[in-house]
This record gives sequence, C-alpha cells and structure tokens, in this order.
Amino acid sequence: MFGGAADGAVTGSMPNMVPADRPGSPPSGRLSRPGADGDPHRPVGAAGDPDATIGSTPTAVGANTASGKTFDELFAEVADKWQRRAPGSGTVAALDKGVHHLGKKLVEEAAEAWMAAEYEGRERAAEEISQLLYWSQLLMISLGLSLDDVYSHL
Ligand SMILES: N=c1c2ncn([C@@H]3O[C@H](COP(=O)(O)OP(=O)(O)OP(=O)(O)O)[C@@H](O)[C@H]3O)c2ncn1[C@@H]1O[C@H](COP(=O)(O)O)[C@@H](O)[C@H]1O
Repeated sequence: MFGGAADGAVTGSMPNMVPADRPGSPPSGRLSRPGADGDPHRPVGAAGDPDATIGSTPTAVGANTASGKTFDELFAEVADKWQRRAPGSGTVAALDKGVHHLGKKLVEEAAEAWMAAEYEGRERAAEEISQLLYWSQLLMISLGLSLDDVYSHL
C-alpha cells in the first residue's frame, strides 16, 4: 500500500485531512491545541481534547519521562547497535533491508500517526509519533547522516 506511487497520493491528500496543522493558526508559546474549538464530532481523547492528559500535563506531550530516552539518546543507541551489529537487534535487521524498506516503514508510521491523531487520541498519537521518530533515525543512519546534518536544517 505504501510502495511506489502511494507516496504522492498520501502527501497530496493530507492538507485537507489533517486539521491539526491549520495554516495561519496564531503563534503562541504553547503547543498548538488542534480541535480546541469545541468540535462536537471530535472523539473523546482525540488530539486537542482539552481533557486528554498524558503524563503530568494536559496541554503538552513532554519528554518521555517514563524511559528518560531523548531523541539524541535513541539515535546514539541505534547508531551504536548498527555499528557493532548487535546480535538480535531489530534495528540491525531493519537497516540490513535497506532504504526502500525503511522508507516504507517511515510512510507507514506517518500514516498511523495521522490516523491516531484524528481518531485514536493523544496517547496513541504519541506512541505512533515515537515510532515515526525511530524510523526517521534509521533512515538517517542508512544514509550516513548525523544529527547535526539534520539539525542544521531546523
Ligand atoms: N523505539 C523503537 C521503535 N519504534 C518502533 N520500532 C519498530 O517499529 C515497529 C512498529 O510497530 P508497528 O506496530 O507499527 O508494526 P508492526 O506491524 O506491529 O510490526 P512490523 O511487522 O511492521 O515490524 C515495531 O514493531 C518495532 O519493530 C522500534 N524498534 C526499536 N525501538 C528502540 O530502538 C532501540 C534499539 O532496539 P533494537 O534494535 O530492537 O534492540 C531500543 O531502545 C528500542 O526501544
């Protein structure tokens, strides 16, 4: 489903399907609150539900305090596992499959993050987004990109 021409189809339809990223939303110091406009059709616990809570704050998904792992720490871990070809590592197995496999996983997780954000609530969205970050890192590693190579574009 996500191979070949699916890429264009997915990206082409996303602007109309994802209300979370409304262009023109006023900037603020907080994370945006998609759906905080009282949309009666939004499921309870969906992104933007003011009553939805993850961790200790209802308005922001903070660092993963459950594991204490940051983006940089995960990158260092998976890069190390790849470098020494850690036995039994799913990361090594995935990287061995190459860029095409990694790209498909990235798109798959992006779609799952999108669906979770629209229909499954903030916690499920956070879970899927974490997987999206993981697969992004694997794609970086497969291309020999460092964190700085990417951060320089932020
Ligand atoms: N953060 C992740 C992580 N996120 C996602 N994934 C992989 O991505 C898959 C996504 O799950 P899905 O439910 O979407 O996929 P699925 O269809 O059930 O599974 P697949 O058949 O597609 O693999 C998971 O099954 C994992 O294989 C991850 N695999 C590993 N990590 C971390 O990476 C580090 C190294 O892991 P290993 O290389 O496995 O030791 C550890 O800290 C792990 O916690």
